[in-house]
Amino acid sequence: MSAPDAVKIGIVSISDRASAGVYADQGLPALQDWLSRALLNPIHFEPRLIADEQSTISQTLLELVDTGCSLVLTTGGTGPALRDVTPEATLAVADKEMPGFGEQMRQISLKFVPTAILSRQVAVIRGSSLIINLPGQPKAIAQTLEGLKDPQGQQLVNGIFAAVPYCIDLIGGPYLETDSTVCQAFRPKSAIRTPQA
Ligand SMILES: Nc1ncnc2c1ncn2[C@@H]1O[C@H](COP(=O)(O)OP(=O)(O)OP(=O)(O)O)[C@@H](O)[C@H]1O
Ligand SMILES: Nc1nc2c(c(=O)[nH]1)N[C@H]1C(S)=C(S)[C@@H](COP(=O)(O)O)O[C@H]1N2
Repeated sequence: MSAPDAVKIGIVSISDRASAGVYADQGLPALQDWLSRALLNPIHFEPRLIADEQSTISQTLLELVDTGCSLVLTTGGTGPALRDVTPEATLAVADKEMPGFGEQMRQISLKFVPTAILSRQVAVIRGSSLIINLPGQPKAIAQTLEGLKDPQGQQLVNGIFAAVPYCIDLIGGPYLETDSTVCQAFRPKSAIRTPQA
């Protein structure tokens, strides 16, 4: 079997208070922990902790795309508060919008909290990078990426990450492989790479 492709992933925590040191940031550790458990590929993380400033967020996303991140996950700043501008900053750097990710995240999150409808999270493609907004609550990161399982581990609602590897195939990125006990990635049969001797 050939070794899995290496992948560069940008992780961006967007929080006025965590970036100012008012509380310890839990967004970057939660993103890094979940991705390290879910992916079999060697990952190079590009972490950023920034305030809720639209221009800073857009600039950070552009820098991460330019540096070769195939995937960029943000957390925070998706709600209705005046300072919440992550979706606007993300749409400002988009080549294409991918509405299915936001729709599915709100569906998943509604199984956990009724206020899920307050999250305006979006996902976009820029060049060969997929950028996805996640809500700011640290526990929402695993919930939206992984979905909801019953106590036996049976998937009740698909998390959004199941669709991420194939999306990255389609934009010319590395072939992502997942640990199916954390996240069962879905690809059409014709897109599944046959193991090489
Ligand atoms: N990066 C983070 N690290 C730890 N906890 C966070 C983080 N971001 C959000 N939270 C927690 O989730 C709650 C809701 O997140 P939200 O993004 O709405 O924060 P906020 O009120 O906009 O403030 P801030 O931008 O200063 O984090 C916060 O009150 C906080 O308890
Ligand atoms: N899975 C999940 N989604 C969630 C939440 C949560 O606790 N868990 N919080 C909601 C709330 S209260 C808000 S205001 C919005 C936006 O949060 P953000 O501004 O931190 O991104 O996400 C929503 N989505």
